[in-house]
Amino acid sequence: MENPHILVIPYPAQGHVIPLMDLSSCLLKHGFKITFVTLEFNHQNAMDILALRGEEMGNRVHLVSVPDGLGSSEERNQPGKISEAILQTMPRKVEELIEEINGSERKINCVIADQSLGWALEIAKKHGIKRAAFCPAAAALLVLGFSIPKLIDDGVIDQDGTPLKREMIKLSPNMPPMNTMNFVWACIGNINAQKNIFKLMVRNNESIKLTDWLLCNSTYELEPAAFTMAPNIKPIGPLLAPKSKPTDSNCLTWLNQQAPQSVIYVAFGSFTTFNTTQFQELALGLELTGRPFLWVVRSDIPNGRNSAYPEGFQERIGSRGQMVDWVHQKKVLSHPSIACFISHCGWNSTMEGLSNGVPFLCWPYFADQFFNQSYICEYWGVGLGFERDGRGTITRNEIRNKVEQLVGNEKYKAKSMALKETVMNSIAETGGSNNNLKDFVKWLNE
Ligand SMILES: O=c1ccn([C@@H]2O[C@H](COP(=O)(O)OP(=O)(O)O[C@H]3O[C@H](CO)[C@@H](O)[C@H](O)[C@H]3O)[C@@H](O)[C@H]2O)c(=O)[nH]1
Repeated sequence: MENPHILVIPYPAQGHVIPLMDLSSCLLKHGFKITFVTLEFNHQNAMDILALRGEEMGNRVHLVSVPDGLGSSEERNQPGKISEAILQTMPRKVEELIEEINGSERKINCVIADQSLGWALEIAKKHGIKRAAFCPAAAALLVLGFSIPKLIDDGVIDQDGTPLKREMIKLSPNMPPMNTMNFVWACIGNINAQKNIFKLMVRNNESIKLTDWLLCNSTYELEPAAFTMAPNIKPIGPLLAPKSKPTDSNCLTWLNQQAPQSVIYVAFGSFTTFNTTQFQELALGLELTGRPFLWVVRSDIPNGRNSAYPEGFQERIGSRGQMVDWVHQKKVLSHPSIACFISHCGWNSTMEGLSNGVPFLCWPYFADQFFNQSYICEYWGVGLGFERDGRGTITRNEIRNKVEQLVGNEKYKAKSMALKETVMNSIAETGGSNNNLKDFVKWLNE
């Protein structure tokens, strides 16, 4: 029998594409054929991510893009348009793709879809294809979604997900508390967006029931309470990038020149934007630390790069600080010169920091990032959070002080290294995540 053909459907955003690309890489090793779906607007981005994972993988993953139905890039840039396309155009196009592939010789044996794309699981079921869902966030986030009916019954939220009061609640006695105002759907700052996300989460709770597997890029030991509450979630993380040929880049050359555990790495994932005051305070805070730093300043998202660096900043820091558009983050975090990670606490960044034993300084913005901060600071004890001043700004002094507190206290590094050992053991031959992956592969081959 030919090796099974798997159709992988990520939510079209970097923090979702990357971990599914890394799962695809694991599956390639078992001989599966992979077709990986993107939306036209992020096809190039997916190609770049694939290229970073080395030639061998690049040649073996078949990337296909489906049209998003939007006329121009202007239309694409209007807020909410892409989300609309994901719900309105993508399902039809993906179904056509499945029909087209299934009309050929290499029929699809399994669909692996991002768990937020419940419709993809519904289409797979309709076509009699077996299916698995993948969650690129913490298991606790799924558990929060599963708890929605109870939260409504208990009067914590209303039917639209709006918290009825600001309070700290625990989904289970052994999980860190969650602030109701920071529920993933409730901290978007826009009531319509909140209602839509909430509705989608309720719908996805139903579509998840159509899957045989609900995989999560996490590790049992990181979230025992969440996995105990929902034993159907199977951790297979941390998903690592495949080993590719060492690439030389200016930033790696620069890192090689820095002392061990000296560099502050600063990155805020895909969506974070800054106002001018905050951007400048961050720059001045990094300057004040007196330490080398590598700062990812995105130029491709609105306000990601604010050209207004403080006056004379670049001249004063010289080569001590590197501002770059993009780095291969997994590689950077594994570099021995890294001392700590100033992060927005996206789940991928969290898993990548943990699997490299790097302590965190947490700067969450929205969605699950506040809860991930609670895991990092209160539950695992591998980081510190920043306090905001009366105007909501994280000041340069706060940045300098927290860097010193974190880097100056060996406890954080020691805990990070211990946790690294735990998570890496879970993907070793007899580890829990590896066992789940082996069972999953067996099921794919059935
Ligand atoms: O210069 C960079 C910056 C980022 N990355 C990678 O990009 C990914 C970023 O993922 P993540 O840290 O999860 O951030 P977002 O892309 O912002 O993630 C979105 O999706 C995550 C998973 O659902 C959520 O946890 C976040 O809150 C949400 O913002 C990681 O793999 C990084 O390694 C790079 O490779 N180079």
